[in-house]
Amino acid sequence: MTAATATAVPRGLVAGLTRDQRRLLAGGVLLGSAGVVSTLVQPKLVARLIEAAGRHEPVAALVALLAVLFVADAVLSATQGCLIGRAGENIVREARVRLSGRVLRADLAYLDSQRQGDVHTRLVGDTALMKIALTQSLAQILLNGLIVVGGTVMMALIDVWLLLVTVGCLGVASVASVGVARGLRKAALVNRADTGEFGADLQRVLAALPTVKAAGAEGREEDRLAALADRVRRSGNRVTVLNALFSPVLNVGLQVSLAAVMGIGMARVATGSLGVADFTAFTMYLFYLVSPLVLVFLSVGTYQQGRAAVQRVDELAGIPQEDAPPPRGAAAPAAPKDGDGPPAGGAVHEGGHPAVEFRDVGFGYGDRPVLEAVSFTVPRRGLTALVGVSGAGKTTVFQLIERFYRPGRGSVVLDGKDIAYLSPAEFRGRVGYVQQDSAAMRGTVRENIVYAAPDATEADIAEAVELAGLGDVVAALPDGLDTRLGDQGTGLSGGQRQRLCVARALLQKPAVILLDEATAHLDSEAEAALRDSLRRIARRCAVVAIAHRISTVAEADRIVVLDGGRVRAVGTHRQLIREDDLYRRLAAAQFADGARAASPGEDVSGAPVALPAAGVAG
Ligand SMILES: Nc1ncnc2c1ncn2[C@@H]1O[C@H](COP(=O)(O)OP(=O)(O)OP(=O)(O)O)[C@@H](O)[C@H]1O
Repeated sequence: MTAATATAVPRGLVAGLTRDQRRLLAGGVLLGSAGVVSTLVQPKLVARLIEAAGRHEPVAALVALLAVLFVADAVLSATQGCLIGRAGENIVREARVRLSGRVLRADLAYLDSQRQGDVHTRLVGDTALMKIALTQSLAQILLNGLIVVGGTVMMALIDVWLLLVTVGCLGVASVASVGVARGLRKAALVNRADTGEFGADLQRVLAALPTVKAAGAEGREEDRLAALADRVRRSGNRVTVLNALFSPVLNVGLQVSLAAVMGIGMARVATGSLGVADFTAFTMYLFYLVSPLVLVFLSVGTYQQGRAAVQRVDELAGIPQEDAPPPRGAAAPAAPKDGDGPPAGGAVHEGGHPAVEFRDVGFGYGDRPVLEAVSFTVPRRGLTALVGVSGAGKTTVFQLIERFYRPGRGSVVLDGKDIAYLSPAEFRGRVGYVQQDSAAMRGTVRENIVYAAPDATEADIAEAVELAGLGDVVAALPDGLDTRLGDQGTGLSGGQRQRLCVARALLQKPAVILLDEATAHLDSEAEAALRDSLRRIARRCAVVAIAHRISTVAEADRIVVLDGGRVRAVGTHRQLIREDDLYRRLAAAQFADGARAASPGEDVSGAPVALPAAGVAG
C-alpha cells in the first residue's frame, strides 16, 4: 500500500478514535498523576519518620500516613492501568470494526494489487501494536517521566552535589541505554517484517494445500518456510540480545551511582554536612527513579514502533471504496436509448429497457486492454450466452456487470440505468452471480444458500434447491440443509457446490442471473437437468451464461461471440453456425471433444436437426 494512494483519501482514523476515548484517557492520566504525587511524597515522609524517631517523638501517625500512601499508590496505579487499558481496547475494537468494513467495501481493482497477508497483518497485528503505543506507552512515558522529573527536583532540593554525581553516573548509562533502545527498535521492526513474511507465505501455502500435495511440493515449501523461519529467528535473536542488554546497562549505571552516592553521602553524613534522614530520602528517590527511567526509555521504543503501526493502520483506513462517486470529468448518466432497434436474436425488452446493456465498453486490467468497444444487450427474459476462446474476456464482462471493476470507456447499463451512478446496494441485489470457481463457504448448506437472502422462507429455499437441481443431493446429506461444510464448501463435489451457488443466486430473486461455467463440473444428466431449470428460470428473468458446452449454448435465445475482447457476432446457434467461422470452429471442437453423443441434435455443418425449442418467450 503506497503512501501516495493513502493521501488521496481521508486520513487520521487513529487520531479520531483516540479523541473519542479522551475521557477514559484523561481519567487514567489524572489518577496516574495523583499516584505519582503519592510516590514522590513517600521518601520525604520516611525522612520525617527518621527524624521524629531520632527525636523520640511519636511516629504512629506518620507510619499510618505512609501505609495509606502505599495503598493509595497501588490503588491509583491499578485504576489508571484499567482506565487506560479499557481506552486501548475500545480504540482497537473500533479500528478493527471500521477497517473490516472498509476492506469489505474496498474497490476490488485496488485490493487486487495488495497482498492479502499484508492487509491481514495491518488489521490484526498493527492494530494491537497501535493500541499499546497510543495508550500504555504514552501513559508510561507521561507518568514515569513525571516521576523522573519530580524525583530529580526532590533530590536537588535535598542535595545538589549528590544529584550531580547521580546524574553523571546514570547519564552515561542512560546514553548507552538510548543507543541500545534505538537498536532494539530497529531490530524489532525487522523482526516484525520477517514474521509478516513468514505469515504471508504460510497463508499462501495453506490456501493452495491440495495443489502443493498434488505437485509433491511439500518438501520445497517446507524448505522455503524453514528459510523464512530462520530469518525470523535471526532477527528475533538480535531483539533478544538487545533486550537482554538494556536493563543491565542501566543497572550498571544504578550500581555505580549507588556506590558513589553511598561513598560520598556517608562521608558527608560523617562530617555532619548531610543528615541521615535526608541521605535516606535521597537514596530512596534514587531507587524510585531507576525503574521509571527504564520504563520511559522502553516506552519510547514501543511508542516509535507503534507510530509505524498507526501509519499502516491509517493507510489501510484510506483504502479506496467502491461506492466512491464517479471520477471527475466522467460522463453524465446516459439516457437509455429508446430508439435502439430490436436486439439481435429477436428478443423483446418488456418495460422498454434491456436487463443489461453494454455501450461501447472498453476495459483493461492496469494498462493491458481486455475489452474494446463492446456493445450488446441482454433482454429482460430469456437465456443469453457468452462464448469465446479462453481469455476472450467473458468473465471480465460479468465482473463489469457486478461493477467489481469500472470500465475505462463506455457504460454498463442495468435496467436503463448506468451502474456507475448507482450504489452497490442498488444494483447488486438485482444481479445473482454464480462464479466460475464456485464460491461455497464454511458453514451449513442452508447458511450457504441463504447467504444473499438471509430472510428467505423455507418454501423459497425449497424452491431454489429444486430449481438448482440440488433436491436429491440435499436429501442424501446426513443432516439435510443443516449439514456442515468445510472451507470452500468441502463436503460437496465440485458440481454440487456449483448447484449450491446457483440456488443461492436464485434465492436472491434477481432480475439478472450471471452463470460463469455453471455446468462445467456437471455430468451430461445433471447438465440436462440444470438446462431444464435454466429454461424455467429464464421465463422469469434474464439469464446470462458463459458456457463452453455447445449443448448449453445451443438453446440460448441469443449468443454473443467474444473474440480478443471484441464482440465478433451475435445471433442464435443456427445463425452463428451458418455465418460465423469462429463459432463454427468452437462448436466443432466441442463435438470433437466427444460431446457429439450428448449434443442436442445439431449438425455442426450448420443444418439444424430438430433443435429443441428455446425455453423462453424472448
Ligand atoms: N484480475 C486480473 N488481473 C489482470 N488480468 C486479468 C485479471 N483477470 C483476467 N485477466 C486477463 O484478462 C483476460 C480476460 O480474462 P477473462 O477471465 O475475462 O477471460 P475468459 O474469456 O472468461 O476466459 P476463460 O474462458 O478461460 O474463463 C485474460 O487475458 C486474463 O489473463
